[in-house]
Amino acid sequence: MMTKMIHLKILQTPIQTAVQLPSSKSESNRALIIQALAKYQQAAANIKLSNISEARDTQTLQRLLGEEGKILDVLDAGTTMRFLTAFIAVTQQHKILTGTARMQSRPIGILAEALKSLGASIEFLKHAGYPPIEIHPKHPLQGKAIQMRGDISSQYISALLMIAPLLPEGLDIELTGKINSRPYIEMTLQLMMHFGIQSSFEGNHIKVAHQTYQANQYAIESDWSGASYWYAIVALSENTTTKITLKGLRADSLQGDRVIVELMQHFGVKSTFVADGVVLEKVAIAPESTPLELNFAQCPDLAQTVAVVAAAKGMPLQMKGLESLKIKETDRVNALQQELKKVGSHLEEKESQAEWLLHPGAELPTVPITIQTYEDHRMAMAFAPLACLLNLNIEDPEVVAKSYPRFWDDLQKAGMETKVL
Ligand SMILES: O=C(O)C1=C[C@@H](OP(=O)(O)O)[C@@H](O)[C@H](O)C1
Ligand SMILES: C=C(OP(=O)(O)O)C(=O)O
Repeated sequence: MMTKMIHLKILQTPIQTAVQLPSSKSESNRALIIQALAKYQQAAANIKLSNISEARDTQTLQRLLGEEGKILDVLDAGTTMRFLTAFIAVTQQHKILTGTARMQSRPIGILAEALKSLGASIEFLKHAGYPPIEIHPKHPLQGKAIQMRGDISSQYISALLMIAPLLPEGLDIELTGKINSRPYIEMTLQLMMHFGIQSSFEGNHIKVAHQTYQANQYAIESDWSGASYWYAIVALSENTTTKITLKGLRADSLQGDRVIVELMQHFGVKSTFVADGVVLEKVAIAPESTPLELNFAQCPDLAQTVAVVAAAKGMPLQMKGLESLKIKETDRVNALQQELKKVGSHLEEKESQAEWLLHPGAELPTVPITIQTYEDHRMAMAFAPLACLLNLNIEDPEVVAKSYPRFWDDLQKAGMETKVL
């Protein structure tokens, strides 16, 4: 049964705790696909992975990679849907890929068309360009050069890159338009390199020749996107002796969301890397003389965290690069607009639809507020740190399972009361 609501209240200040973060679902899902592709190329290929994420998106992918039935239900997992589509096409299986109602309105046409241009047979079962899709094993994939938009979702590009070494002539992708979420493409290429695959990414061209994945081991790093909520707690805590150690994070991370280190300096969070992670401390900051300008095109999953922190600290923000938020677990721009109103802030979309201005309210509400989460884990986790300043309820708290199932337990261990209502 779904829990309807959780009440959050800080019990203990200053917060001084160490958190074992979940491991990255982005790294895990790439590593699992690469492991399965390596096995397909040579049955004896031995890729050893450790610290695979407990995120539902990763658990779902792991389960579906071993699924013998024809219907693969990815639930609400974007990477799982996109990576499996390319995997099923290249390994010549006959499968139907489907997902939640929201997944059925998240576009996949660009990836499907690219795969079709390589010879795949993919049918849209309900609406053109959207899941559910049926993949038929008609011909082995062929072909070499494709063009693809780089500004809708990098997941299409990562999906194709991982199967590229299996194509008889490899793959040249020319990305058109802006390249968003580029660090995720780089993460894909770096992980492929870890398993022996050479590639080049120059300008808007990515080239991968026909090659064979090589055996190696890989320990998945902790999740930097999940780390962002702890940064927000430090930013919003009123006590300067707040100190949180986040375990399992590396300074030389493959994850682009490590930029939270720099972003949160604006909000008074100092990061110090130690042997097994990073220590966050609260520091005094001088007020900004002009509104901060931040672009989230390369780190879209951090936008909600930062918007909530800026709203709560009364810091106006000029936000760019939010376009892709509209096609994620929910329309995150709309969800933010609705929920930020409850703390007196207004998120204004400029007419260009390419810039958003966050106007914080004069003061935070003194009455309890209840945040809706729109079936989006990041809505729940981005608003939770407000409990440092407000009397707060979060609806449908189970949403966090998508990427960070132990989020509420970790908050409780850190000294936050988490009462299920
Ligand atoms: O490749 C990945 O692991 C991801 C890429 C990003 O999506 P887009 O490329 O669609 O922005 C990000 O938002 C998502 O959470 C994970
Ligand atoms: C957008 C996300 O995931 P996905 O696109 O893989 O569903 C996310 O985790 O914020």
